[in-house]
Amino acid sequence: MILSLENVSISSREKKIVDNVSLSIQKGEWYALVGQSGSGKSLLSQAIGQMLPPNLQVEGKILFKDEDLLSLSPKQIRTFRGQKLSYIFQDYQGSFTPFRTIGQHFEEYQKAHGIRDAKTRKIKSMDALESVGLDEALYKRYPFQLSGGQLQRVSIAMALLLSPDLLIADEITTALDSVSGHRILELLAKRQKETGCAILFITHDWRHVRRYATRLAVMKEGEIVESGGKHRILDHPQHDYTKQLIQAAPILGRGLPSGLKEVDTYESAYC
Ligand SMILES: Nc1ncnc2c1ncn2[C@@H]1O[C@H](COP(=O)(O)OP(=O)(O)OP(=O)(O)O)[C@@H](O)[C@H]1O
Repeated sequence: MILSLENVSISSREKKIVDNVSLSIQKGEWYALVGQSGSGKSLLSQAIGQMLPPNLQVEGKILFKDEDLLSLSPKQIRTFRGQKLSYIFQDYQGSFTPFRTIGQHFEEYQKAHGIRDAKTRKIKSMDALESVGLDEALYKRYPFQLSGGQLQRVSIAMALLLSPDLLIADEITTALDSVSGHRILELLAKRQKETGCAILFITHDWRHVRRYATRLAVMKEGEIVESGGKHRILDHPQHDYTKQLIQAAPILGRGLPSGLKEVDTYESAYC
């Protein structure tokens, strides 16, 4: 087990937003979190890395292997993020500082994680760019000189740079056109195969669940209403809300409309 959430609740002063959520993610699996807008998916994922907005409180246990992440100091969790768990967000523009080159982003990220040798940092950066199919010429470019798809590739490269065990991907294709989005997910699946990291994948898109996920949880109004293996849930949903969501996904069917087949990431993650 990589990550285990036990009775996690998130509250503002006014109300409970996430209510008593428990789930666990195994080594190397692709775990999808789906549910309507505002159901608490992003906040739950932010709570894992202590990234919640300051007006929100979290209760419960978030165990990474045996370590309770909620008990780590701000310094400890900063080290943890990047090395053991990392994030990729929908808003790739906001993940980059506009006046710093891609290379400077790689440099700072590695310096912040204690990689002192400049030559090592440069080699790691170049390898990382190559691993996501980007030319090393991009190292000297500024974020605005890259397309959205290229920036998300850089985000993936950076997120996997220090070989984390868990990657949290929060609607990472939402801001991309469908072709770029598809390429990004194929790349992520390939990198997952190569690195063996687990992925917590937040999405609205059931096609992506069918193609990539091994297991999933369905959230509604801050609670998990159903969770389990992908095939069980897609083919035999138990909860009315899950049934509604699946029925509302117009082109889900039993396969992908484009003829794409699902990817067995769970098995491949152990290769
Ligand atoms: N800082 C905050 N203070 C109070 N409420 C908040 C705060 N941030 C988010 N919320 C509320 O918490 C609820 C859950 O938000 P969250 O972003 O986790 O939903 P989500 O399921 O990820 O939605 P989406 O799919 O649209 O991204 C929403 O009603 C949101 O308005």
